[in-house]
Amino acid sequence: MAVMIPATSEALPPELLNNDPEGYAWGVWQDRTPKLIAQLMDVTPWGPEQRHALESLLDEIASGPMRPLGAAAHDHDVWASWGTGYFGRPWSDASFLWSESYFYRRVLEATGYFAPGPWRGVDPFEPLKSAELADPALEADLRALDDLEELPDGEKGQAKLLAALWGNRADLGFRIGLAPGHAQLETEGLVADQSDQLWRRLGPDAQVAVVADNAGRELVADLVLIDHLLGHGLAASVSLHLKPHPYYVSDATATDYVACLRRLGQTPGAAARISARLREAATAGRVTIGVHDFACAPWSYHRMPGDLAARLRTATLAILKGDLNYRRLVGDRAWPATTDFTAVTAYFPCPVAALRTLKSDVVTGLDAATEAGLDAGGPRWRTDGTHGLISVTSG
Ligand SMILES: O=P(O)(O)OC[C@H]1O[C@](O)(CO)[C@@H](O)[C@@H]1O
Repeated sequence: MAVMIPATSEALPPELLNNDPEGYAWGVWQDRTPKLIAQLMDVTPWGPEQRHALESLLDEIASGPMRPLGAAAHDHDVWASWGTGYFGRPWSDASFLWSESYFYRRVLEATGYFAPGPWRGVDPFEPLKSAELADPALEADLRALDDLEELPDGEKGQAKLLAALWGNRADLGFRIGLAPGHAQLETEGLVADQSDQLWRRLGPDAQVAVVADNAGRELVADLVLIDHLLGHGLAASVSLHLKPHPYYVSDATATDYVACLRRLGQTPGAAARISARLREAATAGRVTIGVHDFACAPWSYHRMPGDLAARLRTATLAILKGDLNYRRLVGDRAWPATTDFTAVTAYFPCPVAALRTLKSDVVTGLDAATEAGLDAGGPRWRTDGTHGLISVTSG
């Protein structure tokens, strides 16, 4: 049974659409999407068929009506029903949340990810993800984990939590190496910080769900945090929710999880020990990974299917990583920034903690003075990745 959008939905603020030249979505389609397609064509030697399909997708977004998936697609019928009301109309008329998900499904159609043939199962984003794991700067960050071991437990946990948060900032690496006493520096740029409530919800019996976002540096930082929770009496078990297939460029799949564990294991010292402990925890069933098709669906979590809701209901706390998970959690709507976070996420099957770098228009849970202070510097704080938040269900 699906968790439906509340009956009061007509009272909700409007959904964010693509067609507002002042809105963030506009720039994503005008600027970022063509650059991403160019990058994808650059990093993999696709044949003429795949290149043509990628170029046609760009043309369709710019000027054509949105077309459904080809009839042979395994999920054609699912998308045909999800796309009722969208197909046949311009991309610019669609909701931002819906159309971005569909865009990533269409990229996989263009490159033949699900189709019989040589490109089946080839992740078009893999070269971008691997480059991040091979970045020499990551080696320095991983070696700095040794220094982190010197911190008192509380400070160490906070530093790892902030590293997992800032790991979501795509353009700047996460800063996991902090000298003793400097963990607080990383709170600069936080528009809301309820990390004390997050720690209060954890303990030796806690069943924690981590709903992952990006692979690479972000997932490495998430794994470091998961190891900390398991090793410091803050969680009995952790279920890590990953994407079933490539999505939103760098979203983490099970393949990426394995690559991140391997990368951690390649740096001697604390990083390699973390990798070994996580492998043991996986063997013992204390770390489990899960994928659900809904993780790549074009909807907010209000439409979460019953089996996923049942799985999350057993969690003491779900830690939702990143901007897209945040949009799906609160709903991609023009919420007043002072909207109460606990109220707006009350429908979720378990208490939640959102760890997110701000990269799109939507935000909730701010106090009026914070919002006014941020707005005084212009609107870019919402989207330029310089700010972050840790918002937690109160109570
Ligand atoms: O990786 P994250 O934090 O989910 O961010 C993805 C964000 O990037 C965009 O795809 C484009 O900026 C946003 O629409 C989206 O919310």
